[in-house]
Amino acid sequence: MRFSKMQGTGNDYIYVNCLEETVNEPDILARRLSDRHFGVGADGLILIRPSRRADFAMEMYNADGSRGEMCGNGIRCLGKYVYDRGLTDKRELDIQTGAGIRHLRLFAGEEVPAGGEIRMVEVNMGKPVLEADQVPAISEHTCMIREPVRVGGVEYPMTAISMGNPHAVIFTGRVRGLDLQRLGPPIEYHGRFPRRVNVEFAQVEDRGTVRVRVWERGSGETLSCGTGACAVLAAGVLNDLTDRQVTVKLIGGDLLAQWREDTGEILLTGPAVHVFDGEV
Ligand SMILES: N[C@@H](CCC[C@H](N)C(=O)O)C(=O)O
Repeated sequence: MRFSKMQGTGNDYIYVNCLEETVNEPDILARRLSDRHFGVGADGLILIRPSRRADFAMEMYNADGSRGEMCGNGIRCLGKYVYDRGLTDKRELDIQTGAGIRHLRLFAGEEVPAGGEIRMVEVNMGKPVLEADQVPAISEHTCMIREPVRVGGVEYPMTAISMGNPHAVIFTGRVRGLDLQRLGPPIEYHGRFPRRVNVEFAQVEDRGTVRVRVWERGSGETLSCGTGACAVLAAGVLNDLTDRQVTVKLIGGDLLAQWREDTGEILLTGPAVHVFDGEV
């Protein structure tokens, strides 16, 4: 089976073109191939499938084999994959995901010459969902905004947001030095989040810049998370800590997130990089 490894700000996935390849047990394959010691090594597996409703469909699996409804970095790299390999000549694409159809715009920094390679991709991530029962998160209020949640004897103020997948954003003084291996699992599996949760620790540098570390549901600490960057922006605005456009500084690089006032949708822009191709 042929595969490609791609990354967006260090959030790396193994891509299989299911227009040509057949994958029967994607959850088992995701676990095997994502393993950084015994496999290829990645944050998860992304299958590119045909779609009747959009240009292509994205099916994404975390490193533990669980399904992610949406993946902001993964979908941006998928856009680069299908364009660079000539599966489409469109620079604006609709992609079907577990969270609905998402629209991509592909750039090369400057105009893409014929045969040129895509370097940056913008994705319209849709509207953030704030209602706690839809995240889902268990709260006495309609929305969970800066609500204290007790984890291991400590109360963390959490803002719960869905970007198609669930996120808990925690604003904190400093993200450097946080022990995510210890802090991440009990929040991911906390009873207040019935479908588990992705966790973002966010340090506001100014109203347009936030430094973030991410513990991803099903993959552990990752160098970046696109849906997480959007959840941080929405939480920053709701808590009046940021403006509606922020540079999200992650370990693996910077993402630009903008929350449009007119449509209520969030646009996410960042690099998309091909790492290597392989056969397994
Ligand atoms: N890294 C992704 C999110 C991947 C899915 C997530 N771990 C989940 O289970 O919801 C991104 O860039 O958004």
